[in-house]
Amino acid sequence: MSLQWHEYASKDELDQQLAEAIAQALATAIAARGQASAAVSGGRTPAGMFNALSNKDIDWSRVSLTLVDERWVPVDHADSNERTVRQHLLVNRAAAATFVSPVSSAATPHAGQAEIEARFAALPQPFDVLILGMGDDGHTASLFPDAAELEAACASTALVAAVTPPVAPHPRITLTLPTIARAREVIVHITGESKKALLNTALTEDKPVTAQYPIRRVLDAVAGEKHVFWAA
Ligand SMILES: O=C(O)[C@H](O)[C@@H](O)[C@H](O)[C@H](O)COP(=O)(O)O
Repeated sequence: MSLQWHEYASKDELDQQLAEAIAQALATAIAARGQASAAVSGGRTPAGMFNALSNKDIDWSRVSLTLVDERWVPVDHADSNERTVRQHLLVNRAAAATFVSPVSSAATPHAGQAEIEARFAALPQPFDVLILGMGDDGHTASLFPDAAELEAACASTALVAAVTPPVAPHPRITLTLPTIARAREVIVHITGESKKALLNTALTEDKPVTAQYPIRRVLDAVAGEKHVFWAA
């Protein structure tokens, strides 16, 4: 399927419209299969959208949520993506959803990978909707360029992989590229002119796969619906 772009005049309108699109995808899944699963992005971009999504009137008791990636830090750490989800999404109506944490008490994500894999294996798969951010280096989830584990995480048959970003802080756990690509609907949520320009560059570059930005490798592998939701 081709990539569908949705552009908005403001971040607030983007947050409202993306929250509505996600709520509709979850409601459609519940109507079709009696349950829904979503994996949401970390980072700073999604907080406003999470707030809007948390108030959507769907049957959250039938929704399983998790993160596409996580920094391997305590869930009360300022850099924890789970902390952001618990503060902004698992509130209001969405408090009734089931959240599956992508971290454990293991010392490293490499040591914790098997436990997280087992947790995620119990989630309804494929994800009905999956939200991706993108970094200024073209990473998405925690599929970082030049990470030692990148190629393994792009080819793995496992659901999750441990990744040590070369520059970004904290070791990470991330959904593998094939797991992301299997989602029924993948939505890239980005803001700002520089990320729009980078994404366009990534999508038009003519390079060998292993030299491409991870966001391009992921989007090329997505078999289902794929969207970009953007505002300046
Ligand atoms: O844990 C993370 O950092 C994210 O999952 C990562 O992939 C994020 O989506 C991008 O780095 C964009 O982050 P911002 O939204 O903060 O720009």
